[in-house]
Amino acid sequence: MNAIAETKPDTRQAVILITDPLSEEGLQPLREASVAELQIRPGLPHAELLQAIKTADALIVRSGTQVTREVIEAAENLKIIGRAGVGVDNIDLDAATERGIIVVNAPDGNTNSAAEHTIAMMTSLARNIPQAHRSLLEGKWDRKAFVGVELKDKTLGVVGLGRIGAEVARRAKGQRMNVIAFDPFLTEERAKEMGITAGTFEEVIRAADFITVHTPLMKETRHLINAEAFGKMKDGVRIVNCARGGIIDEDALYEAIEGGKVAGAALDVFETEPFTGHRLLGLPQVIATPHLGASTIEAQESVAIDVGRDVIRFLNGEPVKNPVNLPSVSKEVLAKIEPFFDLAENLGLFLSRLSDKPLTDVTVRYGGDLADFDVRPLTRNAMKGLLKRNLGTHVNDVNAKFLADSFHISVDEHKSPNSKGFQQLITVEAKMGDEFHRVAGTLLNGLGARIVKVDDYVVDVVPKGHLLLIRHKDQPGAIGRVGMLLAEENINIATMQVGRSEAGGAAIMMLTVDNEVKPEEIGRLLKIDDIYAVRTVDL
Ligand SMILES: NC(=O)c1ccc[n+]([C@@H]2O[C@H](COP(=O)([O-])OP(=O)(O)OC[C@H]3O[C@@H](n4cnc5c(N)ncnc54)[C@H](O)[C@@H]3O)[C@@H](O)[C@H]2O)c1
Ligand SMILES: O=C(O)CC[C@@H](O)C(=O)O
Repeated sequence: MNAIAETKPDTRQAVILITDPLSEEGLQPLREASVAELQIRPGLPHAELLQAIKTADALIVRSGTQVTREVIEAAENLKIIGRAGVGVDNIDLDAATERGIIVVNAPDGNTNSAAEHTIAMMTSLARNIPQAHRSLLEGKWDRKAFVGVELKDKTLGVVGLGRIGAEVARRAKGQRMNVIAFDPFLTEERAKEMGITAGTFEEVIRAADFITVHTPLMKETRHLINAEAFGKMKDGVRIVNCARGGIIDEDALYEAIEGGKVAGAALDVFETEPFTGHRLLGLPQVIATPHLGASTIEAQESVAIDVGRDVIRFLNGEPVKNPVNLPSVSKEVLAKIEPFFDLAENLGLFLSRLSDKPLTDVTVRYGGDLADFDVRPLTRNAMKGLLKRNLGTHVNDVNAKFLADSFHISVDEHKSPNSKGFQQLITVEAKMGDEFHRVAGTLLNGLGARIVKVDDYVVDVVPKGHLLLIRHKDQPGAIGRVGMLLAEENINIATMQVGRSEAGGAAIMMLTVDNEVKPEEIGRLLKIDDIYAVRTVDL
């Protein structure tokens, strides 16, 4: 999956701060790319992190660093946060998005390791392996205390059948377990294909002998497995959590084990980490590892390489592969829509210049071929252009939507096969106070971008350089007077278009000129009879 990273930092000055241990092999691409200075400072105390982040352009973390709003707000140059792993619950995504900071992760590199760890934990739990090992180390030869249960023919309930959940389900089938899973995206067809049963959350937790959770930790999944859920489970159920602490309510789990409902739990992740000295760890039915799901040589190398490459891509101004806070589109779709990115932004910027009144409603229409694709990245670019007039470089494609929402600007997207004779057409429309304006543009084969409509006037203008839009009354001499005045000011006209609603009616002139038109020159133009408005746009 791909999306475009838009902000292009000055690569000569980029600083990449790494605050969790990353595999040495994984760091290699970052070292080789030499796009930036690497500051490798794992385990940085909070106060030092707040200092170090000030000058960083990029931050790379695993799950150890808490990238809180405080950390993000202390950053002065930060443009990208890379998570070497899947879960981004240690990163304040809202704060990053608000500041226009892109967050990328490495979603695939540790799937296998996490799935293998889950199976290892489930097997160890079933056969009391850690407890038996400890007993043996204590000099005991106790074969009665550690009688376990088989996995074969037991039902495994999988909650969250994403990358890891699905791998766990496949492996459990290999153990000849029956698998029942709940995931909001799980269809009957996919379940059938995988040889498992799809159920509701309740059906899964009621049916299972073992339950393993593989959802992200979010508002909706916090304490998903709580006292009420334990109440619905089979007596003697065993619980595995190699996803995120917090999905299971630890106090409720403690009570459920103490009360005999739950026969045991295997935990790799905890509500607060590091997790030491907790009463759960004192229960003989609980086995635990210190967040080791992704801790294999292979996974660490892979996630570090993946996230490092994305950070390098970003620093080189290239599309990133795994954005978390941007809509991501497939490589194929990106190839189709990427050529329109600049056009969409320029249409937005041009439109923003057509009125000084506040922008309230925006509609971006896509006609022709473009209607077949996911065009959300284009809409973000159009919004970026529209907001740039007032927000300058503060707006980028990461925060364009957030900023639009925070200014109560509604943004709609429409698609239609009709493209008014062009192969593709983008039209950006906006309500600005009591005015309504629209600008449309296209890419002409071999000729590049064109603005083809401004309000109701058909034009043919290259969206580049210094543009001048003059609204006037259609009458003889208007064009000549404008030409004369610009000549007096030594402003050379490169191209000129005129359009009118009807003879003698409202008309526009669209000019591209070789130098910037200054406010005093605009003032002089406005003094010409029958010129109502002069707008400049520098693209
Ligand atoms: N222990 C570790 O070291 C380790 C390593 C890697 C990943 N993880 C964690 O494992 C979890 C899964 O990772 P993944 O790569 O499979 O993620 P994923 O995004 O591929 O899958 C998550 C799945 O959960 C589903 N889901 C969301 N809400 C749900 C709900 N309320 N009920 C049921 N399903 C729901 C989603 O539809 C999705 O299919 C994450 O929490 C991740 O942080 C832990
Ligand atoms: O950084 C780690 O080792 C843990 C990673 C894991 O929890 C993840 O979500 O990818």
